[in-house]
Amino acid sequence: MKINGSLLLIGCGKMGGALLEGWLAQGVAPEAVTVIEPFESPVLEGLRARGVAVVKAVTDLPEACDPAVVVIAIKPQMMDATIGDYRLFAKASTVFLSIAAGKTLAYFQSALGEEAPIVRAMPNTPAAVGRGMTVLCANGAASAPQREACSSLLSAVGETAWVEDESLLDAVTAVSGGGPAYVFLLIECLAQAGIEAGLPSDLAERLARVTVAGSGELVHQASEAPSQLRKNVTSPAGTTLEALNVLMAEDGLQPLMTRAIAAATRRSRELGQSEPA
Ligand SMILES: NC(=O)C1=CN([C@@H]2O[C@H](COP(=O)(O)OP(=O)(O)OC[C@H]3O[C@@H](n4cnc5c(N)ncnc54)[C@H](O)[C@@H]3O)[C@@H](O)[C@H]2O)C=CC1
Ligand SMILES: O=C(O)[C@@H]1CCC=N1
Repeated sequence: MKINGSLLLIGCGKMGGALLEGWLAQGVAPEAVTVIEPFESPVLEGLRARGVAVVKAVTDLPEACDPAVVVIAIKPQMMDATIGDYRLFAKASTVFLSIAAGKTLAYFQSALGEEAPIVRAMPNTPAAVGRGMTVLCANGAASAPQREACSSLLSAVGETAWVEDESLLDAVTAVSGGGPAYVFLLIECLAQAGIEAGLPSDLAERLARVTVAGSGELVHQASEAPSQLRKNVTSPAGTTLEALNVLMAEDGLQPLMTRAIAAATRRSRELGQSEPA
């Protein structure tokens, strides 16, 4: 993919790095990307070797730096102290694309100015392999081409959806933003349960990993609903039914997941509460 103009990525950690990997894999020119990341790492070395410009701080940027898209990928807890540094890019021709949990469009407008074009997005780490899910919403200052530019960036690394109602992003953050972590925990729990059922640990871990990856691919490719795919595994009076009777009991997985998602949604709202310095 091509981007019109250049891209500045602020924060090249797990999520910013995953997006950048995805973009480079999709053909974004490394020369079009500048990264601000204070902490040195082999990942940054690799990026430099591929032609990406990497600096430690906003003050190290060349004066000519005039990005079309500024991707904000630092922790929400760092935002208050840092976001004001980027006011220098606030103008109609530059869109800010924030992936920070909880931080609202109004928050960025108060830090960057009412006229700053801002898109708030919630991606997830499978973007690194082109299988992400991102939900986006924009403020009124973001032009149609700027929304389209943000859409293209995130569509290049997975599926996208837009919402008008920004408040939905807290639940989105809980479900798809953090979702990969719950799936990885499922792998860990399945493997541990296998070990407790007598399997050698390396075999149990492989079974759990391949089973979840295969099931993910199946649900991705199949036209049936997940509930039908589940039924396809569940033979009458068979073994799976015994496990599902436990997992689908009144105190089974659903109430647990509902509580987990409610807790994450609440935390996303809390993270939105602070104000820029
Ligand atoms: N990790 C995930 O799965 C997801 C994370 N997010 C959001 O992405 C953002 C980043 O999260 P992670 O990548 O997980 O955190 P991280 O801690 O891995 O990455 C943040 C990066 O920002 C760098 N940084 C700190 N201060 C900086 C500054 N002043 N200027 C530039 N860079 C600075 C840190 O060195 C670090 O590499 C957060 O706002 C989070 O809510 C959103 C969706 C999913
Ligand atoms: O845990 C977090 O706060 C971030 C947002 C979604 C995934 N990781």
